Amino acid sequence: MSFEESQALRKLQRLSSTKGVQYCSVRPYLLFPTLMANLLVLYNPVCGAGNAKKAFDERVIPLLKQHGKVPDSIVETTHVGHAGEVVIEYLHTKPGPLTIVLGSGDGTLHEIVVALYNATFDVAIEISVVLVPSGTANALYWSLFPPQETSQAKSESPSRALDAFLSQSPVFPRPLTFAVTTFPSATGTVTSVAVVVTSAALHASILHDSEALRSTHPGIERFKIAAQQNITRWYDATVKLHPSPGSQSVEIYNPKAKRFEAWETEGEVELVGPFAYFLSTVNVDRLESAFRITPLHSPGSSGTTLDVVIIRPRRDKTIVDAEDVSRQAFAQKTTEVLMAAYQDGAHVGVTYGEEGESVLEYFRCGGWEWLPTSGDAHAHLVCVDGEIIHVAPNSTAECTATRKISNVQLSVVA
Ligand SMILES: Nc1ncnc2c1ncn2[C@@H]1O[C@H](COP(=O)(O)OP(=O)(O)OP(=O)(O)O)[C@@H](O)[C@H]1O
Repeated sequence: MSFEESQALRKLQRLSSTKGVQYCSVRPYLLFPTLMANLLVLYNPVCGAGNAKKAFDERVIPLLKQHGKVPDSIVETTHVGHAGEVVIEYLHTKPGPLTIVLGSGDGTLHEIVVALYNATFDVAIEISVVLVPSGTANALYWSLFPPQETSQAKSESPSRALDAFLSQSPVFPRPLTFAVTTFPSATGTVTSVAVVVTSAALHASILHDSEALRSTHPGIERFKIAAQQNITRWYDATVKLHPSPGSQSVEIYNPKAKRFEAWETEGEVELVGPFAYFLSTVNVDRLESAFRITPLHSPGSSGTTLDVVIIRPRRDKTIVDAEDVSRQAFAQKTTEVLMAAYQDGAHVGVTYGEEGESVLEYFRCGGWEWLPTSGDAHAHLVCVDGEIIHVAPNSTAECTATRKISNVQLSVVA
């Protein structure tokens, strides 16, 4: 154990005697995985506005060195999928706890997660990620470190996760929940894994269309342009929600009582379409720094649950048919709800009329199935952390929350 590690261990022992903090002296790497682990620095030079290389060369790597953290390896990704390849190769060459200082957006982390899912490890793997937000949306980073109110509070540092990692205090990485989605088809089953968002309907269409706008609109405005292109669309599908493990019922949020309540019947809940919006998250309450789409998620929660938000136009009593005029009219409602998500998650309280029902249906569950109606091509798009996957004809997408994949526990420094 290095001097720095033994100092930190002594500090925790002092804490445990004065404040009742639990610690275990047998496997100190569980307490200090980020101190004692191998260190890999990995960044994507093309994500976001393309600034990661400069930030890493000029700030992140010098800061690590100043704090005595010498990376075993520094890798700049050179192609799609490279980040996952690097991490798997690294783990096979150097088994043991690993800390990754990752300069990217959510998409590069997603590639690492999918690579871990597809890998085989004989021993348990523990990985801690120090996020340096460099992408367009950085949903996971902003959920862990919400924007600070005052300009004084804003740090000069490239990452508050990096600050925590470099500080002298013990670091307690937060384990991530995985949303594993399977796509069965006649030719085999495709599986993908999210640590942020899995969606269909409007959000999947936005992600699908916004990719074509990346070169002309590198910032988040490309999502708004793609939203305008799809806002009047309805998606024909049926959804089944499943309770989380150990729970009898799916839960739905009651905005008047301000609490989640058990659905009226136990077991599976079936919801008929059409849908304007269908989106589920794990680990996050927002998809951009200010877009708090699942604001009831609490970052420290330890359950294996998904927060699912849904908008169904036919719940609006003023919508009597599916004609263009009705779709245009309902698009205003969808826009109102989504814009309210930028007001600190105020969309949860938007109702049909003053005393009407909530426009948003906000569920908490262990998993869901999305069954698109054949003939509706757009309803067959599913987004898994930005990756777009097509549901096969007459098939489904089935998503389940879980804490472990392939013998891997993945945590983020927060
Ligand atoms: N050298 C490279 N050249 C081209 N593409 C790359 C390279 N390295 C990584 N990529 C790809 O860049 C894509 C975008 O990265 P990422 O999703 O992390 O950033 P983003 O889309 O800007 O941010 P966010 O996901 O937070 O919106 C990834 O899907 C990854 O496959």
